[in-house]
Amino acid sequence: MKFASDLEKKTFEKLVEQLPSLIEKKCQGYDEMYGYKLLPGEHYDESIAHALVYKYCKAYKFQYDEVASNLCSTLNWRREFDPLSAAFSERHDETLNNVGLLTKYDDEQSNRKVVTWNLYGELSKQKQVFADVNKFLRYRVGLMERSIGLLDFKDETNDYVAQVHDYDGVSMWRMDPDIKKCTKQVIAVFQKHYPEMLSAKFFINVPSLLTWVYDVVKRFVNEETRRKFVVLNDGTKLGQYLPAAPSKLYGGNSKQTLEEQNVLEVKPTPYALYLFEQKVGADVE
Ligand code: HEM
Repeated sequence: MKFASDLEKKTFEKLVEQLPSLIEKKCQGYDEMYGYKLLPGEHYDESIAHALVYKYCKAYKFQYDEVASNLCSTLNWRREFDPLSAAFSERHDETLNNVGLLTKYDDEQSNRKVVTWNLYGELSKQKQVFADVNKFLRYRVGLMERSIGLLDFKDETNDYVAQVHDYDGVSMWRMDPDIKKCTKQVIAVFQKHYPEMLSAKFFINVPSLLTWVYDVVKRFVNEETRRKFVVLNDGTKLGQYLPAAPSKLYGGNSKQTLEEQNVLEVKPTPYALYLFEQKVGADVE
């Protein structure tokens, strides 16, 4: 954990100290973030809890009130939305499951080891999956949570995810209203509840004719996130940024296809499993 000033360190320490009372008073005692426990007790790992609090401090520039209110807002959102259920319990539309892949490249450069692949180009003829915003959001959040499950918050070279949007096959003359709604919603949730989680985002196979879409969508995105975007018309250039990617289609060094690289199983953390058991117990009673 690096602090640029004493003030930053003080904000962080104050937050750690105030966390139990903040969580009790403002979050109905809900202390789970990305499957980890933020307050001491069973399943608590101090270095992970501190790394997560630090991410919030960094995202909100170490302004105590901002950090505290946004952290509580995320915990309340998690208590209600239940992203762990979206990741590990719920079944999503097969069409969506087929276009969301996860890869883990242990030897890749820092913070590009875990990559989420969104093959959205394949969905341009399957627009029905965007009709229900909530369903789409639960699928996309589930994929995000599983990608976070492959990170290691004790390792500064693997505590951010990279994301790829493959738009191969996309053609459109105007923004479909359902796609626009889903896109806006996902962007808003990611910006608010997953700060300091993205290292880079690659938009590949974007036809030159569609750069206007980029201009439309980027308006929903904050400056900080926008700086992480790389747009590539030619998908095979991705290998220059992500050498461990498949050589076929993406220009990387691997002989495996993306489907072969796909990580099929991500394990929930012990605390997530404990919370599931509690919920099942409560449902049975
Ligand atoms: C069928 C066409 C398209 C679909 C279904 C689609 C879908 C989406 C979705 C669901 C998101 C939310 C973020 C996420 O899931 O990670 C998103 C974000 C975005 N899309 Fe697209 N998109 C399409 C076309 C395009 C095109 C042609 C561009 C041009 C480069 C583009 C640029 C972006 C940008 C800049 C974001 C913001 C990313 C972020 O904040 O993480 N999209 N898109």
